[in-house]
Amino acid sequence: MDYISLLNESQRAAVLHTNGPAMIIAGAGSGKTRVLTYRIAHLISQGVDPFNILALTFTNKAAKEMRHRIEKVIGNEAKNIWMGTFHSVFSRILRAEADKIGYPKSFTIYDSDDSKTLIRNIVKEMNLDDKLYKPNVVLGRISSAKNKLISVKQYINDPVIQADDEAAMRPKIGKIYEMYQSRCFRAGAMDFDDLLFNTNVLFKDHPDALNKYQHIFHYVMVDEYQDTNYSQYLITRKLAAKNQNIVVVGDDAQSIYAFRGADIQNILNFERDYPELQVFKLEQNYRSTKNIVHAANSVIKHNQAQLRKEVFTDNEQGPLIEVIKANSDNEEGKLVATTIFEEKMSNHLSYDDFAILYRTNAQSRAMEEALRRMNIKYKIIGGLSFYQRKEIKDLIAYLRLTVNPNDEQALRRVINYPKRGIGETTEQKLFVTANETNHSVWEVVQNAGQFLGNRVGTAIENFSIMIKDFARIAQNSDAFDVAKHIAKHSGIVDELHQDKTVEGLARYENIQELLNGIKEYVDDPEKDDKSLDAFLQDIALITDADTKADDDGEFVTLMTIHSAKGLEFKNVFIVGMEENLFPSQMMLNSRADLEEERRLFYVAITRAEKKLYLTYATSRYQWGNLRACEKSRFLDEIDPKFINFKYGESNTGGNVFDRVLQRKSNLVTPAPRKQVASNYTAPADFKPDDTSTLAAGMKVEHPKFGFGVVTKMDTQGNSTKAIINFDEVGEKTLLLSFAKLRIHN
Ligand SMILES: Nc1ncnc2c1ncn2[C@@H]1O[C@H](COP(=O)(O)OP(=O)(O)OP(=O)(O)O)[C@@H](O)[C@H]1O
Ligand SMILES: [Mg+2]
Repeated sequence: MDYISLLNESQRAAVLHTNGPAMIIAGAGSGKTRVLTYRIAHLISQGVDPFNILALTFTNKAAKEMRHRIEKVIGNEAKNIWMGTFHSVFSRILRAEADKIGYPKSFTIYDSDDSKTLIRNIVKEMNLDDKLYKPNVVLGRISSAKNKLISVKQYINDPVIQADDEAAMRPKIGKIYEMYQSRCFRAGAMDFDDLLFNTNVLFKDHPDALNKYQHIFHYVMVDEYQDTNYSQYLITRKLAAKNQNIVVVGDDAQSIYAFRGADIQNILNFERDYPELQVFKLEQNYRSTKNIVHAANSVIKHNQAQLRKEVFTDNEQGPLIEVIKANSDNEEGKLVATTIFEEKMSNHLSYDDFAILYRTNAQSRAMEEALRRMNIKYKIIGGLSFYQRKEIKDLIAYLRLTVNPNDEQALRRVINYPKRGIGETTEQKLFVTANETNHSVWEVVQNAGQFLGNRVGTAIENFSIMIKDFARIAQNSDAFDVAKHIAKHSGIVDELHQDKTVEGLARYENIQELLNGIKEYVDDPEKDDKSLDAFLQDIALITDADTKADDDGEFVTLMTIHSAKGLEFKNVFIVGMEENLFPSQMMLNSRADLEEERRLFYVAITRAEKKLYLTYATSRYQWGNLRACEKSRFLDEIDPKFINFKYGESNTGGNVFDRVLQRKSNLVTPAPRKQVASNYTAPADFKPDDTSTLAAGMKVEHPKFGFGVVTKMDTQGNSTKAIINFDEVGEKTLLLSFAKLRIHN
């Protein structure tokens, strides 16, 4: 394969530069990753042994893709390149050298759950307040110290760090850090940050090891260099110190990980570290249409802090950027799903050609539900599907238990979450006792004092009283009111609210988003039954629907903008273009933060090859209150000549959504459910009767559906449903505790 002909002049110069340090700082889509890829292929075709090449990427996916491309040029030898993320490559090296730093070769890698459990135990042993010393918060502090290569000793002796911790009322973090490290060490385990930290330790304390790898890696390359942290910077600097054959590529306008310790300063350091440095500039974008490239340029211009560079493209003008306004987040979801469907059908595209990008994970809910309802397969990259997320499963388990206290899976999940001192052994005992005494677990739980003795028995009984209380409320409230009550009184909201880390906040937002979804369900005039029971059945159906993408089938990609870095898609939707959402409310306090947020928007725009859609909703629920949303300032920052405004549903009457649904029903599957309207208007003095004596055959009047006859009564547990055949709207199933009915017998 003649890869040289696949490069423009500047790209070629960068590929052919094989010796000495080089830096390629260039705009999005200008072929930085392509240059790295072909540069590796070129080195190998010039006789460099692939074992002597180290290439570091930001994600495993990126490494896989790069290897695959190189394989196309040079064949199987590509397998021998040292290529991967910093974490994967250096864990491999640490395994080989483990004994030098006192670790077993088969050391365990702790994931963040393992780390948090360990921290929780340490906090407990130290008798510290676990509300203050939240595992996430403590781990966040330790992690950021490690990424700056601050050891336990330095941490404890640094007056600034100590003052910070004192001010945050957490003076013992240094001590926890110390215990955490010694426990990990004793257990032969490293967490993610240790993989980089210990690599630095290895290279610092064992010059022979450093020397060995300096000899192995004749060539070092780093993609997405703008997002490396200090620890990563130092590792690459040490490795390249001997040969000085290091090439880094990046784009300062795409630096979006400052909150994880990435330091844009590394680019400036690089210039200082290598006076011989060759700098290559790539200015031509090959990815996107003119409209997209120019729109992206017009946005990033608003940032003060950036190396000036103008990106151009010879690609076609392309369609204008579509801005779509919706009335609510659910409508936004529907509009996105239907637009994808319509585009796919009319332009013979594949679902693989579409990506939906959002600022926060919680936004995936509305998108996922809309896609599921239209049977469009999708995959979430770098995260779980909304209903698979831990905190959502936790709250749903409470809701399920409220509706059905015999639900053992739900019971197991939440009996001790949030923590109420019911250990695993006790939990086990509950199940054994139930088996032995031939009772249901729920019966044992309600009488735990009698079965299990005092202290823990009381804790369990209190839990059962709480669930019964929830069930009582569920009898007389709609799904939203009871779910909100449960979120609060189960302790989940408090538990998550105290956790101020990025992950903690995401979890809190997810809970809020679940409640928003329930509120929308309750407010939906099409839903007759507003009970918690009905809501749970409704979501069980959507979450069951098999819209998970098969490995080979086509699918729409959903992800946060952060995980979209480096990727490209024909059609991109950036959703939730609203103030306080994007830019995020938390990024409005300083120019630096706002500029990082704007770089994030720049990354998002530049993922699109052909067509870009920006969508926003004019209202969203927040804790059950409908809140008006203002469209994002970022929309106004795009030069309007690249934009076409389009409006969603109700503003215009005949709208995209209806049109598309119409098309869809012509093309495939059954038409969407028709809403049969009733002409009936309830009299002003409508007053519901007591329905406790309602029976099949009775004639009734409903304030919305008008007159009808009860065809069947259905009682299950505490809930009674009436199936009524209405004269005008046909058969409806109503939950008696909510239905307002007048009896005409
Ligand atoms: N000279 C070229 N001729 C044709 N296509 C090219 C050329 N250079 C790059 N491309 C294509 O342009 C697209 C963008 O390239 P690439 O992903 O390497 O850009 P990048 O600078 O790494 O972008 P990002 O900043 O988003 O990571 C890819 O599809 C790539 O194959
Ligand atoms: Mg790239």
